[in-house]
Amino acid sequence: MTQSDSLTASRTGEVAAVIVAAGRGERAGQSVEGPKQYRQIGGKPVLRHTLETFLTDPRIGRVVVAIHPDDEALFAEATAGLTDDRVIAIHGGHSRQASTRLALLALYDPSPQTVLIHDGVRPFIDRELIDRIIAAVEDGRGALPSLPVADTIKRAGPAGNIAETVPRHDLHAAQTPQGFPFALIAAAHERAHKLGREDFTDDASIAEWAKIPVRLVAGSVDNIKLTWARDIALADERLTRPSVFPDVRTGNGYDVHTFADGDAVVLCGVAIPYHKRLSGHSDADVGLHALTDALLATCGAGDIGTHFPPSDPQWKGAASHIFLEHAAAIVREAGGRIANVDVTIVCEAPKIGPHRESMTAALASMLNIAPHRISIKATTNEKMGFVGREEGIASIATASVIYPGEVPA
Ligand SMILES: Nc1ccn([C@@H]2O[C@H](COP(=O)(O)OP(=O)(O)OP(=O)(O)O)[C@@H](O)[C@H]2O)c(=O)n1
Ligand SMILES: C[C@](O)(CO)[C@H](O)COP(=O)(O)O
Repeated sequence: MTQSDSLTASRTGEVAAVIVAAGRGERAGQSVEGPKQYRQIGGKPVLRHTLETFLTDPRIGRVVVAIHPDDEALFAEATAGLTDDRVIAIHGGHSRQASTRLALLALYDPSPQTVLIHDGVRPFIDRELIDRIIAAVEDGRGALPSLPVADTIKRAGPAGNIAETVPRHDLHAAQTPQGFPFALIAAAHERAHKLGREDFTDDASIAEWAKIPVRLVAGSVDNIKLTWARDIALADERLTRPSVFPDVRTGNGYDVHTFADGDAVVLCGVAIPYHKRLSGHSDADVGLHALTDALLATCGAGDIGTHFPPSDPQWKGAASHIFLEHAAAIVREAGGRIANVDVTIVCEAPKIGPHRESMTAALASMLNIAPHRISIKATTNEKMGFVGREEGIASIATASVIYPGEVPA
């Protein structure tokens, strides 16, 4: 199949993304961490931040990342643990334009309907901007995120003097992701390449040259391109300093297990002597199960069954601290710090009060947080319902987690 044939064989409706990350970052200068797209900001490589935001969008079917051939190890390290088969890495070229063209070629056969082309070094891209661009791309028209120029603009003249002041009322600073009907921008890139035009600094310029109309869409002030060393230092500071508006998220969880014959119930990691046990696939610790769900909910990471399916024999009889510690690791991986957790046990018996302290200590150790951030409460169900009839124990839990660097709009 030729390229032009394959352009017609499109995956209707599919949105794909190209992330260009094959540059050398000369202006930002050298670092032991590698070129700027691999520098750590907020504890993660710049490119990982960028990639993760695109991968949160389920409409995006493929993400082609153009990397430099020398950066394979850096890319593997930056994407370690990111098991998303939508990501395709290819080798970029000697310019941004060349890297973009090579990435577009990787999207042929079948080609997507829409493509978003983004700089790997714009890590503060957000889902709202991606939404605006996807919504603005039409059959025959591209979309460019931009901001009106705020400074007065001067053109430099001879001898270091100003030649003139440029009217700024219709000037806009271009950002990425720039969105296009795939077939149009891919063909324009190919034509520019064949004609030896390698001087375009963004894809909207190629579109203009190819007479593809491009609509201006509101960009985002946060969506800066990390160009200079100072930009990287500021980006890191922005992600690591405590936010004036912390992104505090709350999750809740609920669980219930029935009684069976036994000699102890395990609640919040503590075995409480009793003439029954709780029955379940694992050790049936309702307190830890509810809290696991609450923590996972703070970062949209599914629920306990997503990570530990009851159908999986390896979790039979498992100690539930494994589940809670796994959820806490997911929260930490997402940059979260647990502010507090609150677990309520609903049962007629056994008495929880005498064990509250050891339960608190157990949770503090599993979550690696101070005991004063943990609350464990108990209530009866006033003899009503299944709990009142002493058929089992229920638990509800709430968790609050502070995530950095993201303030809800
Ligand atoms: N041959 C190139 C050059 C640039 N880019 C990418 O294009 C984006 C924007 O380019 P820029 O900020 O200019 O990056 P660099 O070219 O790396 O920077 P410099 O010009 O300072 O060397 C970056 O994500 C960069 O990795 C690319 O994929 N391939
Ligand atoms: C594409 C771009 O980010 C739009 O602002 C920009 O042109 C790329 O930066 P470069 O330094 O010109 O490569």
